[in-house]
Amino acid sequence: MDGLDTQRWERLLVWLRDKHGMDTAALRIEPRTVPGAGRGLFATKDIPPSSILFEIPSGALMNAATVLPLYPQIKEGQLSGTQLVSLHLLLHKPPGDADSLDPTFGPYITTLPRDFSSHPLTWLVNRQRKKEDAWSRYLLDHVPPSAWQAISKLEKRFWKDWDAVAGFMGANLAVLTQSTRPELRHARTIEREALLSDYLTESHEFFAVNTRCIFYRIRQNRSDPDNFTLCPILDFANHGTERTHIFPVVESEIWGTAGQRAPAGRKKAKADAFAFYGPSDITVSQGRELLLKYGAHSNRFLFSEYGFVTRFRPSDISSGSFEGEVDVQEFVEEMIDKAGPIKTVIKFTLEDSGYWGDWTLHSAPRPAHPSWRLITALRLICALERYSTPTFETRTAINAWTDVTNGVGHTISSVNERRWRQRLLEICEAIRERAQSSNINKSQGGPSWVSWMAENVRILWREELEVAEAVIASIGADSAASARLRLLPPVSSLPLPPSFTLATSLLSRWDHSPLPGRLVLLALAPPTGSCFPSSSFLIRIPLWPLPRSRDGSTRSAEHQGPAGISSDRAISSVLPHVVKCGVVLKAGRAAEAIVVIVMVAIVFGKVADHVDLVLSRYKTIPCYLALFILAEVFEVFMAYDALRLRNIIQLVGILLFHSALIVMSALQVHEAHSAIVHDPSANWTTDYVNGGGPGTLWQGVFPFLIVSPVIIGVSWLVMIFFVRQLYHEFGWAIFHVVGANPAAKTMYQFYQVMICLLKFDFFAFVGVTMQLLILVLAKNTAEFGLTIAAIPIVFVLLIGAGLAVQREIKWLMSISLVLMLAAETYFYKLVRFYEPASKEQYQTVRATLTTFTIIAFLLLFATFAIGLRCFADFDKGLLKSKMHDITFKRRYSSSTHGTAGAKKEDGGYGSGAPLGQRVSIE
Ligand SMILES: C[S@@+](CC[C@H](N)C(=O)[O-])C[C@H]1O[C@@H](n2cnc3c(N)ncnc32)[C@H](O)[C@@H]1O
Repeated sequence: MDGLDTQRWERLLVWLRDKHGMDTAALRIEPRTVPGAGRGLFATKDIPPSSILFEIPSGALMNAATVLPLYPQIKEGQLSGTQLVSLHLLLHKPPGDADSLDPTFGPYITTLPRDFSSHPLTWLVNRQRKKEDAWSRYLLDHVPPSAWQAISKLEKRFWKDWDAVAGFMGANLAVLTQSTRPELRHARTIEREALLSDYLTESHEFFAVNTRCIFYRIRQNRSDPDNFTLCPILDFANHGTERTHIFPVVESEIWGTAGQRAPAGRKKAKADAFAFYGPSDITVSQGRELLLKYGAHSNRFLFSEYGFVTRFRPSDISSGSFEGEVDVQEFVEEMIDKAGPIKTVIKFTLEDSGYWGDWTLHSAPRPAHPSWRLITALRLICALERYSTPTFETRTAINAWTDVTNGVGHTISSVNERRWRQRLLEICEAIRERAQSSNINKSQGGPSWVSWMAENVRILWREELEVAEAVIASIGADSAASARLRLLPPVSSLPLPPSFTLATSLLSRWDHSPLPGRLVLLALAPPTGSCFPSSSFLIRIPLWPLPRSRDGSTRSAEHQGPAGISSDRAISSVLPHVVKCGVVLKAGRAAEAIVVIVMVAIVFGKVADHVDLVLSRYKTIPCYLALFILAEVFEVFMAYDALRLRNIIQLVGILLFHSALIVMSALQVHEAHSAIVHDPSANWTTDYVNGGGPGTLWQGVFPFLIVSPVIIGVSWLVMIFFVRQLYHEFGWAIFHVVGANPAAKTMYQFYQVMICLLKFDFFAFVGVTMQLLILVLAKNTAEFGLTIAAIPIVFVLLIGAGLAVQREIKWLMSISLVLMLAAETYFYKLVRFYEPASKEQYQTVRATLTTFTIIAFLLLFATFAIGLRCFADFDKGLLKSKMHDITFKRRYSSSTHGTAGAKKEDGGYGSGAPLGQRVSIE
């Protein structure tokens, strides 16, 4: 039994029974040797569900509460719980393989393991003492740096406790008289190094405490570090990843394991005993090991704290059944170091906000993802690294970052989002490369634990490799793509004329952009010195999804752990779909617009070739062209805008608008027919221009006229599908802005409807005006000039209404509402379409113009009505939420313009503002 024979186990039971009154007769467990894990607890008989496993009387527990009374000279708080228990173990350590003579805990101390030389902490401590052996040197030199860091942290704790214990003993030699070890009891002085070697090599007090203690509430404050105990019998239980067989009752909590109430009808024998029950759902069959899940710990943690790792198969990573984790602290710190003088600001900001350290990658829950803390740190680094000194701009960048960490915003900018993903990819690739080149040799000779430990170290490396690969895969960029990316020259290095500083600044952002974007840019970029077409800057095909998630706002430091993970997971699992929908919607919308405009232009061209379009009967054709160009461009803008704002109401508005387009384009077939065909029976030989028969102009344009409603109709169905996909996700944008209050949500939705209607009003107004200009107004009249001038005026008025409703400016809102009502009278013009005096003028366009005018009238009226409702909602607490994007835009507008220069890193802030409803999805 590895240092524990049957007699010692029996003596432990006798001690528990006779000295502490424990009922040991009913015990159905015993310790047995487990290859590679020392001893473990096993069932000696079948244990039915919900059985009491054992109850350890509180006097038999070894903790600050039971040890302190043994040392009257130690004042409460003078030594920590770990130090007290370590001191006691040191004073009563059994010599060699003998039993401990401690009258209080002797039989228990005797059962503790004696050899901790396989523990990684021993290797490091011995290295410090210049006493390491070849095997531990080899192993220590081969552990992954992240594990090394974890061991170093533990080492600091070790030295701190050791210094306290040794210091106390040196200053209170009288305490030695309490020792059951003759060499200590009679010592007149203590020789620190000898004591240390004793402390380390034989009984490892610190290790015994560290690897065997469990959470046990002895202090008022739950997080008091003294809330732990050593617990006989329980401490034979090994760690199990899958399930726990041992449950403490709730009043005595245990770290990382779910406590439970005593099963019904079962009472603890002693009120103050630390009781443990078996599982409630299964019988633990005889001979089976009872495992205890120490906590949801990473292998790195298990390795550094307990000296073992959980083994796994590669398929466990891909299936998500193994929760691989990699700490990337050193990579992130290296990045910060490379950031130059601004690194101090980055470090301070992260520390100050509680986001320093604990940056990890996770393979589960799937898909593999970075931790929220890591994303947060990378966002800040990417936002600041281009600045050389702290300036106003760095302050605004930090504010934007803080907004994201506080959940006010989702992202800093789309540029920043791409960048941190790129950085993440670089980190993952570096981890992969490093893990691939690790070469730990399994057979080192030496004691039996060496090859077992070498295998543990190898598993740590494999975990790094596979988690990094899983994250690379979930980022969606395979190694080949990123390798190609690196082969491309940095865009900012392209030869550009010096005068193009702004262009250079814009281009420099592409250095971090994904491959397709850079390829597009490179393809568009002329080799030397000439000007870029400005449109080339607008073409972006992002590869990586932007962060959008229904709980992506779970963002503060204290939300790490399970909540943080689920948040991260949501980011990586929900986003790609949303982004795909957004990209397809935008791309599809743009493609449809191009096709429809081309169709209409063909009709226009064909008709214009044969008739004089100035004639009023043909004016429907230029009207049709102008209207559809306007409508398509407007709708594309609205679609991009809705996706950027994550405004589902605007998307639904677009669907309605699109259905109106179907009607308009269908009406156009009829209107074009009445404009062109005057002799339906004539064919091309008799009347090519006015005929309706075979070969005529009408037959030539008819297919093109038909294509438009068909394409618009089909694209409408496709849009409905994608808008539905986005509906649920975008609902969360409102949630992020106004919170969970349903009343606030309704008010905010009315506000969104209002803003959306104002945009449609503008289109309707321009549409009607344009048709009137083409149809009836002579260019040289004053009315023509006034009608044109009305367009910017109405634009300003509508913006004024938007500002009024957003900023809750009452006087402006009142004026806007009055003007809206007054503007309704403008639609008296409808009468003119039908008046005998003027109806001739409108004949060929009457149907579309009437439809258009009525819709515009209704839209404006709806805007007025919703405006009243929004007005009623003023001063009800929504202002802050509505103002988010305004404040943000204002805050960042300075970085979108102004002097060119690479320092304006996130000049894209303006276009991808991070706040709830202002996030780009491109
Ligand atoms: C609380 S003790 C468990 C009993 C211990 N095995 C013994 O022999 O006394 C914790 C220690 O057991 C070992 N251990 C626990 N679970 C293990 C596992 N799943 N694989 C390998 N070793 C394990 C580690 O050495 C750890 O530090």
